[in-house]
Amino acid sequence: MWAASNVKVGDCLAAASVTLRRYLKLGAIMAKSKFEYVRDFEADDTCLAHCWVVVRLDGRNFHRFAEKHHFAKPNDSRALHLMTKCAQTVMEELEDIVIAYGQSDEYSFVFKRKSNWFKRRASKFMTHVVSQFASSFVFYWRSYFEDQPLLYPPGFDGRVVVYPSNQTLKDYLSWRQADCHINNLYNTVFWALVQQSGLTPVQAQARLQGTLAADKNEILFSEFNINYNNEPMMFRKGTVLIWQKVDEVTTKEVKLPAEMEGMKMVVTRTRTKPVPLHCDIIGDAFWKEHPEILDEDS
Ligand SMILES: Nc1nc2c(ncn2[C@@H]2O[C@H](COP(=O)(O)OP(=O)(O)OP(=O)(O)O)[C@@H](O)[C@H]2O)c(=O)[nH]1
Ligand SMILES: [Mg+2]
Ligand SMILES: [Mg+2]
Repeated sequence: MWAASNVKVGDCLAAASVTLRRYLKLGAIMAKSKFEYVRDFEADDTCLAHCWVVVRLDGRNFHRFAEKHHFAKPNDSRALHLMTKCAQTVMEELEDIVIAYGQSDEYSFVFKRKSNWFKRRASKFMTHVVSQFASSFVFYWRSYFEDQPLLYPPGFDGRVVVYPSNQTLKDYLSWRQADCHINNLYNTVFWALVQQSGLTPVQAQARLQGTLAADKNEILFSEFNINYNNEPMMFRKGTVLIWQKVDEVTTKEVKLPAEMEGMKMVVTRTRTKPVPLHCDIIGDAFWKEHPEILDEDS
């Protein structure tokens, strides 16, 4: 009697263990198919630890895009404000961006040194920034170009560069702002010569060949009565976006005692938002005024 029931228990245990093994094997197959090895072909694009990660995007063939959409020359405020709106959206939607800088058809976004967003994968940083920016450009187009329909879908390229120190990051941003200054000074004189003096683009180009910054300033001043230093800061310096506390004032209907029913109250909320500045970032003053940007723990 005892022997018989022992056999039965033993049989049951053996059967259960076979079933369990079968399930485990099936689970393993489901989790790891024979095709799984193709993952090994994916390149590791982790950005080096503790470095600043910069994503720069740039409009594709915007020379043509600006012509087709009748951008003002040399600077179109609508286009520059739209670019900044898109960059603010990128900063608000994505994580860990501490500062952004934009000019012309480009914007650079700097991720925190210690960001671990998507395990620091360069492709994730770049594709999220560029796709969010491009969809925002189309989404907000009409708010900035009321009378100018968007004629075709614009595109943007992107690249990722890592900078190992605060100095190299500051030099990177200085390089982009110096580029803004050089191009804007050239374009301001070039278009004054074409639009106001009636030179052809080829003649204007020949006139400016070999001129230094001082010569260009002199042409602007003596021939067009333009003091370059009085040109709008947004054109000369580009746009810096940093996080700042902003008071948002809204009127709200709030629940009040019966005798005050229906009254509205002004509510002030403090929010941290990406705020545009048009200032020099090459000198030390900006960095001394905003030490939190380069803060080790940022
Ligand atoms: N009129 C006008 N044109 C602008 C403005 N901002 C950008 N652009 C145009 O956009 C161009 C941007 O230069 P690039 O990015 O070097 O050149 P691109 O034509 O976009 O070509 P790729 O970037 O190489 O695809 C400028 O050369 C201008 O032709 C603007 O405010 N007004
Ligand atoms: Mg471009
Ligand atoms: Mg460009």
